[in-house]
Amino acid sequence: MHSSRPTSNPQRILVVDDQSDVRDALRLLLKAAGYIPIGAASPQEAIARLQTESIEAVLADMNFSIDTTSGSEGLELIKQLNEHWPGLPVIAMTAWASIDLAVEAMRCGAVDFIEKPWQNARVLSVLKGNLDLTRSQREAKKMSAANALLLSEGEFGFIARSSTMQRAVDDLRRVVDSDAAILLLGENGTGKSLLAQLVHHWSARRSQPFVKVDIGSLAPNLLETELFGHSKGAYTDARQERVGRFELADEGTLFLDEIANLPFEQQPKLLRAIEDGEFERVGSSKTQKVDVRIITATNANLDAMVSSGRFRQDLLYRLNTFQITIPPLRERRDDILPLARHYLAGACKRYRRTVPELDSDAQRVLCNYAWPGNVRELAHVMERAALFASGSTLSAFDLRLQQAVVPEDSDLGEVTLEQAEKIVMKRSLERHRWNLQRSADELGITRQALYRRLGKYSLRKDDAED
Ligand SMILES: Nc1ncnc2c1ncn2[C@@H]1O[C@H](COP(=O)(O)OP(=O)(O)OP(=O)(O)O)[C@@H](O)[C@H]1O
Repeated sequence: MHSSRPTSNPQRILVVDDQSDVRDALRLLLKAAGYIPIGAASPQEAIARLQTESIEAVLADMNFSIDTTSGSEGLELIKQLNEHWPGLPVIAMTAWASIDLAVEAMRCGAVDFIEKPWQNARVLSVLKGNLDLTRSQREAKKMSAANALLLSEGEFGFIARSSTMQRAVDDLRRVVDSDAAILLLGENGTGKSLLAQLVHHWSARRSQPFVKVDIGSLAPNLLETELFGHSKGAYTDARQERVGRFELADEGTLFLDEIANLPFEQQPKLLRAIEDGEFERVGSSKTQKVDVRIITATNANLDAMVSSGRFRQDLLYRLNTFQITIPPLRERRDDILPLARHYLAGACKRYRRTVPELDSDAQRVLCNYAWPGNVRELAHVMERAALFASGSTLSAFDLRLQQAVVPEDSDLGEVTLEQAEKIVMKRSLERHRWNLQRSADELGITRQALYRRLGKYSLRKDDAED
């Protein structure tokens, strides 16, 4: 049927709407963005299409008869799609101001909603975000089937080989079903957000929404609206009601990242929302009630912030019912190579390259590096290395790691000046493939001075090819 599909496999998107002008407009938009749009004028036609064709996502209107506005036909369609095609992302299209319907659509299993008239950029970003998520979930599932080594490994591409990380995961698994608030501490890039997602996925709330708010990236004046929503007319430019993240997360999990950035004045409102599940939208006196599980994360020292009066103690007590520190990568070196191979394989797949083996030098460099940016940095390094690598092995040089290697069993803080000099020299020599002149130039010393230090530190090139 689809014999001449291009190799890049454009994704097929079903647009379900009874209005042909809506279908046409979305068809043009999707086509221009590289998708294959497929139209269906009714829920029945949508189902018939799904039974005979492979479809990657659905954009579904909520009303199909001219005289109805309840959205019940759309909700019924979403339920059916969820039941018969689980994992297929369905995005609901609702009229402006029908917030309740949007929330209801998400409860019935829609992954997101788009308000009509829509903004093209939003349609495309919601669609892409959900297609990416579905793909990574599908891949994670495949991986976990292939890798029955560890219970948690593979879900969302999550890797935990080290005993430290295994313990952290075991502890988290023990509290997932308690609904207790969880505070994830740890340096940037250690995997706090990924773990928050996993906790939700492991919990009984998994079929309900997982909603993330990055407190650190929001301007303080937008934060309240983002969390709690606003009523129509709350601000001069608030022409429509807006549902907040708390409401969207109802019955699911709300993940508040970078919680230490929550301004002090806004902390009481969050405290009440967490304690009683109650709040008001900005500009409204009507109290909303929700049931959400709260997970928060930060790399800051909240205890110190409480002591210095920047974070409320009562709020901290509400957030840290269960508190866990995710160790930095340099303290769980057994995770480094499995993670490196995982990210290398992923990048090679994307760039359509065969996955190279890490040679022994590359493995040593990876294991000894301090990883200040943790897993995020490792993922970037492997992505870049996938581009530089040629052939069936990946060398230390291909990694292009700029920072000094930390000697084994040594913290950066314990490195002496002499050790540091040796490390910097070694890195420079590796970077320049033992071209002494280039290294000397980079280090700002003469070639003779470099020679002298090679002797002093017993540095030599393992495999001669000068
Ligand atoms: N154990 C792991 N297995 C696989 N991938 C991981 C693991 N931990 C982290 N990652 C990946 O590393 C990147 C950074 O992780 P994440 O965003 O969860 O860190 P974070 O601690 O929330 O960072 P930040 O504090 O900067 O928000 C993500 O792409 C995530 O998928």
